[in-house]
Order: sequence, then C-alpha cells, then structure tokens
Amino acid sequence: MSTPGTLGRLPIIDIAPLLNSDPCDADKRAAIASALHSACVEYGFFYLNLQAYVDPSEPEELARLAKQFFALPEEEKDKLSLKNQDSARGYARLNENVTNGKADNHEGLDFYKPVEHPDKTKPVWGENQWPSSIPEFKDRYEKWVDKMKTLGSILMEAMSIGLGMTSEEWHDLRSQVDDSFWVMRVIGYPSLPNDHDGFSCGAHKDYGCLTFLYADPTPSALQVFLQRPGAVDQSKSGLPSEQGQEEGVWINADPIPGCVVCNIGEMWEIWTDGLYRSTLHRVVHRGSNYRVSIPFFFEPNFDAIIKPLPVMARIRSKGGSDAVKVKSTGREPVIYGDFLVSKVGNNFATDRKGKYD
Ligand SMILES: O=C(O)CCC(=O)C(=O)O
Ligand SMILES: [Fe+2]
Repeated sequence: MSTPGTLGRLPIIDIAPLLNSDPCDADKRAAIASALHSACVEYGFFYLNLQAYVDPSEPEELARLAKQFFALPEEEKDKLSLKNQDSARGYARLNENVTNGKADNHEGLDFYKPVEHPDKTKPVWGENQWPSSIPEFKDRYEKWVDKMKTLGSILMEAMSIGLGMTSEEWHDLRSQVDDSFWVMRVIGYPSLPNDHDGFSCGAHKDYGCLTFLYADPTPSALQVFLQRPGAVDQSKSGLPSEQGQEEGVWINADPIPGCVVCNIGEMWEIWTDGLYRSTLHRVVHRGSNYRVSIPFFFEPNFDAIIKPLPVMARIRSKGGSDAVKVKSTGREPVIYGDFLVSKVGNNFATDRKGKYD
C-alpha cells in the first residue's frame, strides 16, 4: 500500500508571474499553465502560493474574526440562522449538516453572491446575514471575496492556456464565469469526539468550478483521496456510495504558510469530459483545538450552460496520455444555477441530504 510519504505532497504553484503581463515573464506564465494542467489531471488538488498577492495578515485576521463569531453564545449565532433566509445563506449549527447520511461535526456561516431582487422564498435567492456584533467582519470578508474573485479569473485564464484553448475559446469560457455566483463558507470545527458517527466533514467532491481554501495552521485535518488502483486503505469507509468501491489512499493536505489549497469542482469535470478530476476530500479534526477554515468557491455564472469545451475534441484526436484519460462523463449539459439549487436547495430537508451531497 502506498503511504503519504511515497506519494509526496500535492504540487505547489506560485502565481506571482500571473500577476503581470511583462513579456519577460511569458515563459514563466507558460510553465505555470502547464503545471496547472498536470496538477488538474493528476490530482485535482494543489497549493497556490499567494505570497505575491495576499499579505498573510489578511486571512489570519479572517480566521480570528471567525473564531470570535463561533465563540458567541448559541442564541446570538442562531439569529443568523439560514432558516431565516433561503436555507442557504446564514448560520448552520454544529451537526446540522449531513454528508453521506451522517452529521458533520462542524458549524458554519455561508455567504453567496448578492442578487438584485432578493426573495428568501426562492432557493439561494435570499440575503446574506453578517454578524453585526463584530463590526469589522463584513468589511474584511468582503475584501477577501473581491480578492478571491480576481484570483478566480486569473487562474481560469491560465488554465485555459494550459488546456490549449485559443483566445477566442477563452473569451467564450470567460463569459460563463465573469459574473461568478460565488460562495464563501466560514467553518468552525471543534475536536471530533471518538464516538461521533461520522466525520468533521464527510467525504465529498466540490460541485462548482474552483475552491480556494484558507485554513488556520491546524495539521492533520483536511484529507484528500488519491485514486491508486490496488491500494486498499481501511480508512476509506465513509466514501459516498457512488465511489464506495474506489481504491486509493487518503493523504493529508496540511496548510502551508502563504498558500491556499485549490481544488477542482464538478463543473471542470464536465468542461473537460473527466480529464480534470474533481477529487474527494474530507475533514477529520481530532486535535484538541478549535479549527476554522474559510473555503471560497469561485463558481460559474448562475445561468451558465456547462458542457464539454470544444478543445476536448482536439485533445482527444491528438492522442497521447491526455487523450486516453478523456472519458465522456455521459452527463447532459447543466445550467449551473439549476445544479446548485439541486445541491443546496433541499439542504437540511427530511431526506437528510446536505450541502456536500
Ligand atoms: O475545512 C476544510 O478544510 C474543507 C472544507 C470543504 O471541503 C468544503 O467546505 O467544501
Ligand atoms: Fe469541499
């Protein structure tokens, strides 16, 4: 059986050269596009070094504010309950969300792109609920949203180059993500009790486009499932039923200073006919501290129609190692907003389906 040591760790990609258009950096940008491509094919998970883009004090402050929020009395947090809104925007109590039929040992506060005419009777169409007792919270988190949205566009363009798309094809793809229906979660994890039937966050794939995860420095919490035929990992119990038979290993994706963890959501799997992997991950936090993480989900526009990209036909006909990995996902095109609503619209419904299912 492979061990985390022999698998090495996830690739680290420094985005610095993507932040300028200096002709001297053109080779470096091409190298990054190609590294992104390999990371998306092989892992679907990698680290982005953001040192040239973000001052570490910014996300550290977000984590501090998150801890301040979760330390509030339960009745204060409940004032922001997502049940006051559209069942998606707001606060969910510890163990309220379920994944693969089991309660997740976390609490969380979710925000979505604001909409023009909010209507809380429509799934995901309500208003965000900001904690008013922590005055800086909204301002600091909104700044982070802006930064992560820009990072999403930068990365999408580099990925289009990595895939071999023409600039016209990139403009088409850009028009599907230029009004991203982003989601930001602020998640709090107490230590997972030994007798808890479930995980801190159960195994799931992210359903959107790109996730940028900042987490506090807690080690050994986030785990990523790497498919390795022949590897039998006893800890794989708890995989969603569709993937229950897959062979592979769980590796830790511990935080690296100056980096966020980035992973590919299911929309990329559809765009690339399965060449880019949306990889299962979960959280098992047994440390004694209270962990916080802040995933930002850079998603397509609400009305974007997601179907395989034209470049996939060229990749397939070129042959070679990528061509053999392209498999038709057999999925019909999806409208992103419909897909999202099918995921979160019935959150906390009586069928015990949660936002990660
Ligand atoms: O808390 C983490 O490290 C991961 C959270 C996650 O996977 C998610 O919210 O989709
Ligand atoms: Fe996730």
